[in-house]
Amino acid sequence: MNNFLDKINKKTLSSRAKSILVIEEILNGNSLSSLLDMTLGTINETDRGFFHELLVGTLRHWHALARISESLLDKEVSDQGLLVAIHVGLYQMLYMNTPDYAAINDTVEAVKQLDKGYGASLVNAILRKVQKTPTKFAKKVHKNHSLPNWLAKELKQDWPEYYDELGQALRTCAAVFLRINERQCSVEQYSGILTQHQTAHQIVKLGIDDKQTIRLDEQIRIVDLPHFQEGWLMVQDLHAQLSAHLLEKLAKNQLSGRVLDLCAAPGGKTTHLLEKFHMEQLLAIDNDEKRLLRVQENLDRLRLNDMAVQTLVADARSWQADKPYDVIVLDAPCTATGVIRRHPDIGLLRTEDDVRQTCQLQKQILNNAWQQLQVGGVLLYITCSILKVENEHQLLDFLNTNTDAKPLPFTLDLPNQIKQQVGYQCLPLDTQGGDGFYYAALQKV
Ligand SMILES: C[S@@+](CC[C@H](N)C(=O)[O-])C[C@H]1O[C@@H](n2cnc3c(N)ncnc32)[C@H](O)[C@@H]1O
Repeated sequence: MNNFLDKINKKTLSSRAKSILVIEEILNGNSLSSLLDMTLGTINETDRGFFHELLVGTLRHWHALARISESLLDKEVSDQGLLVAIHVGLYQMLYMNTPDYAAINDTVEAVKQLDKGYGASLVNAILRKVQKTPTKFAKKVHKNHSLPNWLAKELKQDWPEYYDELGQALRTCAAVFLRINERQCSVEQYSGILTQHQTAHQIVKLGIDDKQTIRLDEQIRIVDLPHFQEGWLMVQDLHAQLSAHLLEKLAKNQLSGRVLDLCAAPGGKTTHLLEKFHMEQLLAIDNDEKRLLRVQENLDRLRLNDMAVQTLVADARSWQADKPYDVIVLDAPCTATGVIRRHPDIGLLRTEDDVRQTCQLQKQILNNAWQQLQVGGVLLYITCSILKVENEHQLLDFLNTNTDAKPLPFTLDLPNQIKQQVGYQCLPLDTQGGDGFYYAALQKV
């Protein structure tokens, strides 16, 4: 990482060269969000828009671009940076309408800036092949999905009727939703304030009863939104906002008691619970100390720190409560395949092996969480995955081996909220709609 920091801070590097560096680092296993934090400040304000689109777009269409580069290369490219440069060049030519001379010459120049001059002629040759018949290649990249093969296979198996739609939807960007802090104002009131500020937005349905949220219809810095610093709102996906509303329906009587929020960081669901309910105690656990600090930051900004809330660094696979809890929210670690639109690096980072390991981790956490639940208590299981092994299959398996668990039925009613044998799967099909999430509620009998 030190090496990356030295390079990214070089003033002489163009934004194309920096995009290449960042994607190389993602291929080495680092996340886009942490790399963006380190990189954006090193780029001129005037170039930031271009840099961001080039970077995120290349990631979003990575696998479609890879199919083109594979068909044009005589042999595998051993230098990862050169392959990334080819994809960055192709993205400009096939998606960004950058004039070919700029896309080709400036990408080749970026390769030289990165001390990879030995690969400049290869990058140049591949990009020039595409320049000869651009329409043919543009058609090719747009036609198919841009998913890794293992994920395409899983989705075809799990969602045959939605497979094509999912393939297209997962390469678009997702809308931004605001959860309004009910302790400060209502959705309607905040919508009125946004209208006064001439910020384009819509009030949209959450799919549960008459609950609503706000979707922003223009790009705006979140910190510039009215009353952001005073904690009137939080950015949270439409489907992520379902958790507290579901609990209100399914565990109304238990919510005044002791509530455990497992895998809580950065606190999106913790803070929503605190905004809505007066609980005897809320304990938010996560095993990542740094991420848990963000829970504290959110509690502070949303003015929720005076409530009966505690945070704890602990491993949810083995942590034991002194006394059982009345409600448990388990937002399990998952492959995050439901949020690829927001985190396109997931398509490059995840492997088939990760799915197996994640399922195992979820199983261990769910089994241990169940031991901490009071008889009569309710556990809400959540993931932001769209793979059935982490969701419906995981729950069916749990119900088979735990006869004291009873699924609690509920209804969600948006078209992309799909009833399962246990719980609901929300699919990220609608460009104006929420991400991929799974919800299931169990009661201990
Ligand atoms: C989906 S995120 C949680 C999002 C959070 N609930 C929210 O709404 O903002 C999953 C979390 O699980 C945590 N995690 C992963 N393995 C864990 C474990 N063994 N014990 C506790 N937390 C774990 C991760 O650090 C991560 O913060």
